[in-house]
Amino acid sequence: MSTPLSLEYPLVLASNSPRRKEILWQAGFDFTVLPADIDESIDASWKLENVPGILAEKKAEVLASSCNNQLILAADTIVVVDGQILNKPADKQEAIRMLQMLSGKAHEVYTGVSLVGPAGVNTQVDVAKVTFRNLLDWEIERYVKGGSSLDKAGAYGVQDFIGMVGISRLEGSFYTVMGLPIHRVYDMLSPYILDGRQSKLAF
Ligand SMILES: Cc1cn([C@H]2C[C@H](O)[C@@H](COP(=O)(O)OP(=O)(O)OP(=O)(O)O)O2)c(=O)[nH]c1=O
Repeated sequence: MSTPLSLEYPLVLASNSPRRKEILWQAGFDFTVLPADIDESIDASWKLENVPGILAEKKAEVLASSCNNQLILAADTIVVVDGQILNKPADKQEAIRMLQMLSGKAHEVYTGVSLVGPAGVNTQVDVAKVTFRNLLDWEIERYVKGGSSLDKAGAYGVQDFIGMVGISRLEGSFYTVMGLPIHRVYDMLSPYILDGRQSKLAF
């Protein structure tokens, strides 16, 4: 990566997810990682599309109390099929069941992002619609056997084998599905970006 973007305050990514780290880094941000462990249980009164925003904000707030004058960024992803939330599978059997549910139809992926900084709290949710073609049993088994479905909402990674060969249509941002809607994150961070404030387009 070339020189990272300059920010007015240090940026902290409140996440355990290697994918979120990779996306934020590739977009040009320099940051430290400080995972926030919160109770991720969902209250039945919450509207489904609000869930990832509420959880992302909880993750950011939990760190913000001990990080003054810093920018705390957190995210949360849910997969929704036929009105039902699919979280991370508990084991390989559940991963197979989830992929069978997703096979041959469309579902939504909602990723919430929350930024807590000196200017206040900004929380947004981005949605993408993903369509899987009919997945063959051996393809599902091969993918799940490999082990990379277990730490992912809905038991798949858009960036993995099953996403690469099985997704026939994607409406929305690839990065929203992967766990961080970077176009939204960039927009949320832009008031704090120092680069370009005196832009002269001099090359
Ligand atoms: C649908 C999908 C999810 N995922 C991942 C993104 C998230 O890491 C994970 C959803 O779980 P989350 O609870 O959103 O995140 P996390 O527990 O992994 O990390 P943290 O809370 O510390 O930020 O699934 C993919 O990598 N690719 C995909 O296509």
